[in-house]
Amino acid sequence: MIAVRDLRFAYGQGFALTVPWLDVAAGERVAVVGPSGSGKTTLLNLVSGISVPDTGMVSLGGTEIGALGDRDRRALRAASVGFVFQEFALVDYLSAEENVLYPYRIGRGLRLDRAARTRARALLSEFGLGAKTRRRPAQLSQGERQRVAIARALVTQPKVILADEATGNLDPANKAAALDLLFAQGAETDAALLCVTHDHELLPRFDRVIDFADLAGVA
Ligand SMILES: Nc1ncnc2c1ncn2[C@@H]1O[C@H](COP(=O)(O)OP(=O)(O)OP(=O)(O)O)[C@@H](O)[C@H]1O
Repeated sequence: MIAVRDLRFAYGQGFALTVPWLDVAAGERVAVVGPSGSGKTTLLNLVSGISVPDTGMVSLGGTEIGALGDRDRRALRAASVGFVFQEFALVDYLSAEENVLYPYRIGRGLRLDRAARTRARALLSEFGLGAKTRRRPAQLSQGERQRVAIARALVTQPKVILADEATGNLDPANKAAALDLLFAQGAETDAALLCVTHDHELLPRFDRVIDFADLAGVA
């Protein structure tokens, strides 16, 4: 589902990431670990098409995202990728439910229909937020905001789920529960799951662990 080949990406004259090879199959659950600043978030941005490689290739389901124009890349991302951002990136003035449905506001080709609304509410309920769907992010705890961000990444039933420290702000029970939900939703849609984490106790639950120190090099 995810294929990366001979990727190189640099922030101007600054940090440069190289990834010779990375594959994540449909249904596979892969953890990414590595030191702070080693480029894990940069990799997720490249896999999602938020950034485009300087050289090399990233493809999702056989579509090379670097070959697409901005509009098509955004459309592919909206349709195929669920992204749990490290800082959540929730919209302050929208309720929890409206935040979960946000991909439908911006995703060309995604239809905000009754099924999507039902899915959003079901996800929030499963996350223990059924009574807080109308609250704004500022009226939620850090852990609750994180669960809204996870629900938003899952609502479109994406084929690729990228999570940047999705369990970072949760207590141990909620960490396990959040991962259960990510895994359950991923299994339902046979999604490829790439999860950056510093929670080493969660690693045995993944099919595979990529240590960023082995995967990438600083050019
Ligand atoms: N927009 C940017 N412009 C310039 N440099 C950047 C930018 N974003 C990140 N960097 C640099 O790129 C490097 C990799 O950052 P990245 O966020 O990918 O690391 P990370 O492994 O995800 O770190 P952490 O575990 O702390 O989240 C860092 O040295 C960072 O300072």
